[in-house]
Amino acid sequence: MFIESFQIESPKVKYLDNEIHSSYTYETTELVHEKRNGVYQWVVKPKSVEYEFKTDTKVPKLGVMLVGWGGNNGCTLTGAVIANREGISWATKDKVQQANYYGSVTQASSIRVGSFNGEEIYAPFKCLLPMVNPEEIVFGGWDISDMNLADSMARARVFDIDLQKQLRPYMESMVPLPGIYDPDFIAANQESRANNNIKGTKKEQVEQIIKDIREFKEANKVDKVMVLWTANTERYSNVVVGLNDTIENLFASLEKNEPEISPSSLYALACILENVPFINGSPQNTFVPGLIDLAIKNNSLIGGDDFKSGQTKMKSVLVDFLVGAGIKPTSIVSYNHLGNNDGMNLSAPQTFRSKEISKSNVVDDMVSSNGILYEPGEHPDHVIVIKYVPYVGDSKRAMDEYTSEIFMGGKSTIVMHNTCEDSLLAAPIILDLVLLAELTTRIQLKAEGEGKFHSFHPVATILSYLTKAPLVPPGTPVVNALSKQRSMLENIMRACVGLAPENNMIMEYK
Ligand SMILES: NC(=O)c1ccc[n+]([C@@H]2O[C@H](COP(=O)([O-])OP(=O)(O)OC[C@H]3O[C@@H](n4cnc5c(N)ncnc54)[C@H](O)[C@@H]3O)[C@@H](O)[C@H]2O)c1
Ligand SMILES: O=P([O-])([O-])O[C@@H]1[C@@H](O)[C@H](O)[C@@H](O)[C@H](O)[C@@H]1O
Repeated sequence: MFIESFQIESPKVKYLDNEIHSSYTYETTELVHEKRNGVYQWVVKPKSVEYEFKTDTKVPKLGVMLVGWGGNNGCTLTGAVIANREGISWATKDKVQQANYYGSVTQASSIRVGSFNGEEIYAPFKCLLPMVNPEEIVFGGWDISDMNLADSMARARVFDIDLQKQLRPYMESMVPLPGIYDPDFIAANQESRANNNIKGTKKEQVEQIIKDIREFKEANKVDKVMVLWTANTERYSNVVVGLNDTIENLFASLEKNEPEISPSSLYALACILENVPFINGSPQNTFVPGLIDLAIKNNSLIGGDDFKSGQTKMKSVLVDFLVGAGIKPTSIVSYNHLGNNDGMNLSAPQTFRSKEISKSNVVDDMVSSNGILYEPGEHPDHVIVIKYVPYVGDSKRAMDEYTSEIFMGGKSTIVMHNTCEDSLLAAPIILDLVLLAELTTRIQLKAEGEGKFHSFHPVATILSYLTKAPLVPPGTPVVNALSKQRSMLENIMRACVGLAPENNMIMEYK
């Protein structure tokens, strides 16, 4: 059964005027590897850690500035929020369609709250903690193309025509601010659209981005600004000792206008200096070591990389299922073709390589979790193919083949075909990224023995459910299995209201 809302009554949670205060016992384990009776053994010791969480329930008026605002994802998300806000419906060849947020975990998914008279009870995910209402977000941003968002929407060919007609009056006055364009980092085929660029040195460009953020915040009277990169995939930046490996070297390189500092790193630098959260929706290594260190030093939220939207999301479910079932994937081939500008940019080897990396590494944690199936260092053959076919536009055609070894020398081959507008997958994920990133900036936590409350680590691992290549603090594990990522997200939010993790044991009926 589904309920629209619920109250939590527990000694573990207090709802104060502007704060939710919870206490939570984190049950984990401590492992030691030590000699017992002359033989080294792994010893697992259950451990409890008492936590306190404080969530500021004052939801801010939020401004979201998208880098690449005029792109397919940027205009699709903006249009979708307007359509939901205005209650727009439109005629399709099948029916009259209402606006919705399908594909957004915060807006369209549910959580289990318990059982009642033998029935499982679910409620909206967003009931757990107060979050920004998407329809109150003020959108803005930058693009190296000066095309307004209504024309961008038409160019994207994502929305039905009747919807586009209704949205045009709201979007034609939305024009992106000039962006930082550097042809060395994206495909040469993007040059023709780059007519809206910030001039000057890299340092002056950073200063302009900071100025843009301040003026946007002031002009729109928003309380907070989040910045998210949904611009073109860049080639990887070379990480070089003396160039970008430390904070000092990064700033020295900026002063010297070093060409190897990418536009995405410049936007991120501006945000970190302004203490504005920055999320990278593309696969390039925006967060070079010096930038990560600066974000940590300034306690400024950064997150990424590369929205996990389609093929990779499915891969992080299927491989988790297979390996978890004791089945050994031995070959994974992920092919897709698409005809949007993203696909055109990815037709260049250097930008494709960034995507190939983020799409390939997603199975690493699942493979390394099972030493029965895989020898140390053994992994499935894994091939990524992306082709640019203009005719299909944003409608990505993905074909995946998974070959696995099964019982007694058997082989299983699973083939999947998936067609849909890539931007309709990514846009709700962008929404979740900015809403969850904003929420986490309102949460403070304190573990037993810690003197005072503090924020989460500025490298926002909590966002990993939404990204192909989760950015994690140096020295911490990368988890890609989708079910684990979603459980982590939900359970942390449950802890903030004093609810135990969902363990699916349902002992009431055992
Ligand atoms: N399903 C998905 O659509 C999906 C999934 C994962 C990742 N991504 C990534 O999201 C990004 C955007 O995808 P899209 O389909 O909207 O692409 P798009 O090409 O339609 O939009 C990118 C926009 O960024 C602009 N741009 C490029 N460089 C810029 C810069 N330095 N500053 C400001 N603007 C800049 C371009 O002019 C363009 O309007 C791509 O990097 C893509 O790889 C998309
Ligand atoms: O998210 P996902 O479907 O695995 O990967 C997608 C790729 O298949 C597609 O070619 C690319 O254009 C998108 O940006 C996205 O990265």
